[in-house]
Order: sequence, then structure tokens, then C-alpha cells
Amino acid sequence: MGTALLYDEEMTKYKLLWVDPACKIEVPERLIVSYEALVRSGLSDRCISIPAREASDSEILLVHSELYLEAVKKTPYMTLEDLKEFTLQFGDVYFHPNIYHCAKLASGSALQLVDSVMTGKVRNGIALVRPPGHHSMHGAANGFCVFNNVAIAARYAKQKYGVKRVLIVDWDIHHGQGVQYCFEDDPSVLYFSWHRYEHQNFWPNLRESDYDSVGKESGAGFNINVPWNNVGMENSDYLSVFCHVLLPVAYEFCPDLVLVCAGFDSAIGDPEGEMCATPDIFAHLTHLLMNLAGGKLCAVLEGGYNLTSLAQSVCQTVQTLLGDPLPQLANLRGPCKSAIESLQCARSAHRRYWSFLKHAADPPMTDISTKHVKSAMEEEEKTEMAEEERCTEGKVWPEPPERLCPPVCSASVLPDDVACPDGLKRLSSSKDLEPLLVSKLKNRFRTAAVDGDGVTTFSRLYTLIEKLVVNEIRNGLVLVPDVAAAMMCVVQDLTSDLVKRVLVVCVGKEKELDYITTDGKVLVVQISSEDSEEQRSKYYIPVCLKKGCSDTSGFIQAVLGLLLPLGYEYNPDLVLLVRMPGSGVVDSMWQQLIGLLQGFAKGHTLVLMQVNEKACMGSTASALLGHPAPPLQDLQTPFPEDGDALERLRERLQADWKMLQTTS
Ligand SMILES: NCCCNCCCCCC(O)(O)C(F)(F)F
Ligand SMILES: [Zn+2]
Repeated sequence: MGTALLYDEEMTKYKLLWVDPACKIEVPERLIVSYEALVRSGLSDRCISIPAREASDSEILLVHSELYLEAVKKTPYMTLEDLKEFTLQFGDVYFHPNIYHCAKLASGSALQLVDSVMTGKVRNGIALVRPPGHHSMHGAANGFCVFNNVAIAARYAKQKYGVKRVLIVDWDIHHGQGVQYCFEDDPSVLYFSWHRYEHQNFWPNLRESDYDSVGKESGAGFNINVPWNNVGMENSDYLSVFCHVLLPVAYEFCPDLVLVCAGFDSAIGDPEGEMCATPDIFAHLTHLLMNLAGGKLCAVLEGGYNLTSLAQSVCQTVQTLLGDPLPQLANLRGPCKSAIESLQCARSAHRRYWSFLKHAADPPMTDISTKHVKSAMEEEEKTEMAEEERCTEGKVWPEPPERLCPPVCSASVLPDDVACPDGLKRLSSSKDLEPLLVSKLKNRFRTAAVDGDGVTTFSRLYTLIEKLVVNEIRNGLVLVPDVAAAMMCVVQDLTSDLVKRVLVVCVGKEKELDYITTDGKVLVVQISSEDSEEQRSKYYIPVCLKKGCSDTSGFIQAVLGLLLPLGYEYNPDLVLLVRMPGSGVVDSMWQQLIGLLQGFAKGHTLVLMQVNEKACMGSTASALLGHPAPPLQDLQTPFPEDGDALERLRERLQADWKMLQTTS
């Protein structure tokens, strides 16, 4: 299934008609450059174009009051003076004779997107709209927003499709207070927002935008605010919050639909956000949400005022929605101190509501919410210092790297008598191995692993790896007689200097892992039921689950809170996913793991499985081909000792691995 793209140039036909410094950045060109970038890059042709439509009164009334709607209905007939007068009652927003029409199109586009996804016409999609929506409230326009596009879409999805749980992720740099107010007592809608806050010194300067606004009554726990109290946040900060705050809760919430308030003013160069995250971060943020809700994801444009980073960020988002390989994110240095404080506060505020956050540490000593009363002098200092070093005009960043699709998506190396799963391309040809390597293999293994066809298997395995690293193939599945032997060979004989770092994810117990290198060429993360205290090193990280890999709750926690941050920091060129026989890992979890690992090494994942486990080849192939993983059903409360052990492991490792930091 494809990706929907909604865009209608009618929504560019309104603009600010008078002088208002607060609103001058919200210009029609925002939409034009975004769409034109998609056209120029060829991405729009790969999407399924869905027409915009006007939201009806009843749809708008899902969120807004009749009084407000009737008032807005009058604006097309207002004189310039009346429009100015009308605007005065709201904050940081402007009206125009055509904005009511455009606001209906913006909301209607979001509903069209929900229809396309919920009816299965498309898998996911994006609506390029203006005016934006997440600040508008029941009875008021605010912050360039007239109707709350995403809030209306959430209510619409519940009403029309019986959707039980909606996750709204708001990665715009401003707090979508309109969305928060709409759902704060509603446990069926989980609202997550990060936003520039600076201890309440940043617009909209609301006390309720802080991390301690967790929702009300039955909605308690279903509103997550992560305030950024400094500018200059980077990719590491964003990914840390996803791995340590949003994703654990999102997986526990198990939504039927994901809506994204896709604002790109959180990208580098934006005059509002003044952050430093690069446009390719949105490729990863999108990817990390795509295995939720069976892939049903609707992104709706909110903010974004640097036309260059906006266009690049939109393209990065759409490319991921289309399933293209992800760009590698280099030199992630871990979250900054301020970000750690924010994520620690958000985690501790929510630990009572979410079992996946149960082991979160206490809030930091310097409780950051009370710091907002800054001395005037301090504020003055910051402003002066801030100006010259923070001016966004000076910001430059590299063009995001090309994300080329290899000619072959998924290849397989299988014994001749094993049928190749649909969609996979069997790799039969293989260059002969150097005699030296053959003899090395032979004298290393006395087992049958390397008899006649064993050598063929190994030679095909190496051929597959060669093709992966030159991007001829994206990923691969290999069935071998002895998976432990094969893993050792791959790890030790990876001669290709194109592979500087291999991430080995070992699912299930492996007897000895005595070839652990300490030079950093290999990072082994092993998830199994046993603890191996002795061998721990920076590059060998055993994760013990008391009930073993069949404990999906413990497993997904280890993946989100440990494997993902490690993988991002390590930044491998190849991922080797090894399924030990009898691991007991649940199929949906296995597919989720494969899906999430695609975020590394441009998707170059090599799955090693034992021939006698060929029963799960189908689901492995499906995940390798990029089909969304099935939701993890009815997750039990994780074992306390496992949760505790994971927290302790993280604390022990965070000295070596900065992305594991969750406490300041
Ligand atoms: N320096 C100018 C002050 C501007 N203050 C208002 C900012 C509104 C932000 C709107 C947005 O970006 O959140 C949306 F997504 F809604 F468009
Ligand atoms: Zn914004």
C-alpha cells in the first residue's frame, strides 16, 4: 500500500494584510516550497494524490463551539478594518477574507487523510496544509491556527471508524495547547508534545505546558509534555526523548492510529525554534512511529518557517513514509544536560501511569519548573549573548544525504530444498571462496557446518554481505545449519573494509561469545534468559530477561530503552540479527525488532536463522520487505526485576554510551 499526499494550492491563497511582527513568518511560500521540493525530488509522483475537501460544519463542531464557527463564517465578508478588529480578540493569529475557506480545506485534508488510511486505500500519508491547527481552541483562534486540524481528525477517526486509541505526536517546536485542552481528560487520545519552553519564558508562556501537566481525571497520564528549557537541541536530544519517553509509552498504549502534528520549526535554521536538529532527523522520527498501529500514520503539517529546512524536512518525512532506506545519523553525542533534566522530569511525572516507566528515577534535585523566575539581569545577559551566537541566519547545515533504494530489497540464502519466501530474491550465484578462507573455515569447525553445501552456504553468505555493503541489496535472510558457527564466521571474517562497525543483535542464548572484540568493530547486544556477568565489556552487552525472550514486555523495553539508543550512538554499517534456536521470541515482537533495526546502517540488516526455524521465515521476510509489524497485543506488566536490571544496566553503561543517559 502506498503513501497519500494531500496538497491544494488554494491553501496558499491567503496572507497577512497588515503589519504584525508576530505573524509575518506565516507566509504562503511555506506551502509552495514544501510541495515544489516534493515535485522536484520526484517524491510527489511516488505518492497517491488525494484531493483536499472542505470540512463540514459538523466536523468542525467536533472540536469548536458554534459561537466560534459562526463568528469565523463572517470573516470572508469583512472589510480590512473589520478583519483587524476581529483578529484583536485572539493571540498571534491573523484573519483574511479567504482564510476561513483555507481553514476548512486544511481540516478537510486531514479528514481525507484519515479516510484514506482507515479504509486501507493507503498505508500512511501527509497533508500539506495551512493554516495550521494545534494552537486553536474550542472557542478561539491562536498562533496562526483557526481550526484544530489534528484534534478534529482524532475525534473524526473515533466517531467514524470506532478507533479506540489515537496517539498524537506533536514534534512542532511550539506546544499545541489546543490539542492538550481538547483531550486532557480523554484516555483514548494520548497527546505527546515537546516544545521550546525556557522555563515559561517562550510563547505561549503557559504554566500548563510544563512536564507536570499529565492530563486530568480519567485522562491522567495521557498528556505528555517535554519542555525544552534551552535552545540548540540536537538530534541526540530528540532521539533520546523518543527512546526514553515517547516510545515506551506509545508501545504500552498500543494505538490504533497515529496522528502527527508535523511542525518542522523544530529543525535547524528555524527562527522560532532556534534548535540544531538536522532535517534528516525527521526521517528517523517518522520511522520510529511507523511500526505502531500497524503502520497507520497520518502526518499533518503545522509550523516551519525556514523555507530551506522546512522543504528538506518535508522530503525526509515523505521519503520514510514511502519506505525508502533511512540516512545514517552520524556522531550522536548523547543528550545535553538540559535535555536529560527534561526527559527525567517527564519520565518521573509519568512513572505512576505507565508500567514501562515504572523504574524511572526521581526528578532531578534542581526541579526545573521553579527556575522560570529569572532575574532581569540574567535574562538581559542571555539575550545579548544569545543574539550573536543564536542568530539562525548564520546557521548552515549539510544537504541531507541521498537515500538510494537498492535494486534488490531483500535477498535470501537458503538450502536448495527450502522454498524462498514471497518477495525475497534467492541468491544462488556465489563467487568461490578463497581457498585460504575455506581451509580456515574447515579447521575452525569440525562440524558438518562446512561440508560440501556448507561451503556453498558460506560463500553465498559472504556474497550477500558484499552486495549489502555496496547497496546492491538492502537486507537479507540466511538459513544455516549452525547459526552460532555462522555468526562467528561473519563477525570474524568480515574482511570488507566497507564495514567499519557491525551491530550484532543476538536473540536467545548463545553458548560462548568468546570472540568479542574490544576494538569496537563489533558491538554485540544479546537478549536472552541468562545473565553472563563475567564477559561484560563496552562492546558486549548481555540483557537478561528472567522469563526469556518470550516475555514481550521485557523484550520491547530492552529494545526501546537500550538497543535503539546504543544502535544510534554506535551507528553501524551492518546489522547482524541472529535468532538462536529455541529463543522463544514472539512473532510480532520479532517483526517489530526487524522493523526498528531498519533505522540503522541504511537498512542493511542480515538475519541469520537456523534451518530448523524456517517456519518463521514468512514473517521475517514480511518485516524485511518493509511491511509494518503487527501491534504487540496485550503487553503484560514487565517483570520488576527485569525493569530494575535494565535501569541498572543503563546506569552502568551510560558512562560509555551517552545515549543511554536518562538521569542527570
Ligand atoms: N517571533 C514571533 C512570535 C510568534 N508567536 C506565535 C508562534 C505561533 C507558532 C505556530 C506554530 O508553528 O506552532 C504552528 F504550528 F501552529 F504553525
Ligand atoms: Zn510551531
